[in-house]
Amino acid sequence: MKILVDENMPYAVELFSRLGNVQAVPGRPIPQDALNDADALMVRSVTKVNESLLAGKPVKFVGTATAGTDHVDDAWLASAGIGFSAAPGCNAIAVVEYVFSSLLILAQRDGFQLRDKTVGIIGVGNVGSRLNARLEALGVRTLLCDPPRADRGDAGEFWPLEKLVAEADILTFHTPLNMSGPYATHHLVDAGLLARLPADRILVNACRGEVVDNAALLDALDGSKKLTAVLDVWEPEPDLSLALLDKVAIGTAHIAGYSLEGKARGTTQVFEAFSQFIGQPQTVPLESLLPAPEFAEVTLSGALSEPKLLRLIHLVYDVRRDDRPLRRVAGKPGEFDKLRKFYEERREWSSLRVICDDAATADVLKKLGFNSQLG
Ligand SMILES: NC(=O)c1ccc[n+]([C@@H]2O[C@H](COP(=O)([O-])OP(=O)(O)OC[C@H]3O[C@@H](n4cnc5c(N)ncnc54)[C@H](O)[C@@H]3O)[C@@H](O)[C@H]2O)c1
Ligand SMILES: O=C(O)[C@H](O)[C@H](O)COP(=O)(O)O
Repeated sequence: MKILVDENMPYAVELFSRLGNVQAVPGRPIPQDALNDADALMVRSVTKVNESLLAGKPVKFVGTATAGTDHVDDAWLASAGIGFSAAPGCNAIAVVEYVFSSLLILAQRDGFQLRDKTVGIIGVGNVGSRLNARLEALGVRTLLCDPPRADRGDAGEFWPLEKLVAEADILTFHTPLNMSGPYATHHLVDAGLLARLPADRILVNACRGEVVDNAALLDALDGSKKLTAVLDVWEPEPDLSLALLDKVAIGTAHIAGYSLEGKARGTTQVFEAFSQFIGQPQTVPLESLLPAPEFAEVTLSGALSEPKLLRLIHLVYDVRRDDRPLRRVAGKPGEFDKLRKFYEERREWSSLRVICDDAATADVLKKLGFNSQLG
């Protein structure tokens, strides 16, 4: 059995070799001839998986080591009898930590406290619900918008997007890209919404570039009303608008989910799904794959202020390390994907043991996802 895996999937060669012969290939573009004798294909979001890629090929199963699935025509896969699995939630923690780093940097730059702001979360799934829990642990007021969940009658208080537009100081988007239907999200942020947005708002997009009309956002950032934008995703990728990059406060190359843990979970989730599909079910504990973190333990004295939290989280991950290189290389062919392919190892907050002398601090840090303890 031949299994094609995207070369940007850590641990994939090692794991899938347990099940067959593995070939690692680039995902954008995927070499067509490698598909001619492939039984299974493991991709990331840069590979469009559809009839034109796979018709007439022997591929029986497709796995995507990603949360988003808008690059996969799953209806066609089902009609062609091809098995499919994604990796829901694999990198949700990484995205939350990206958003926290970004917001605390802006708080420091603009002289505000996050806990004095209202954060509107649009899309309250794996990312949005974890973000909400961590913001609540910090005492930040949140407003949630998730029409599909509201319509299903899920527990919780869900609001229409317009209430968030009117009341939230920060709007952060974590929806799938839905091109049509009752819950369409394509250009959910358009010129009209940007015009209704009061001054001095922060807008974060770490879901899919097309959820925000990038031309309209550039116009808004060029206008007289103060607006701050953080963009991890662009319309289009990899050829983002250099003018827009110049105007955003933080801009990165679609790496919000790129913690080592997040990418490894993506690989193990599709590995487990595929091993099940072929009748050889196997589970892989994440700890069996991950190396020891660079910084494993710190001690923290006293109560937790936001500036102290900023310094602590930036021992693990500071989003500015990803903003600078994008500004350096944007516009040069191939460089966006190169930043993603040669991504410097990044860990999640849980990799850091924090020994605290203050019980309340230890408690909040635990709720935020650190491995904290009173010592
Ligand atoms: N930048 C990155 O690296 C990165 C990483 C992970 C995920 N993502 C993107 O972020 C998206 C969200 O990730 P997730 O893991 O939380 O996905 P998820 O599927 O767990 O959650 C998405 C939520 O959005 C809600 N939703 C759907 N349509 C909506 C609408 N019109 N308005 C408001 N809410 C709506 C859904 O009901 C669901 O609760 C993914 O689909 C993916 O495209 C990006
Ligand atoms: O949907 C996702 O999971 C993310 O957008 C994904 O991690 C992006 O990374 P890529 O798959 O493009 O490497």
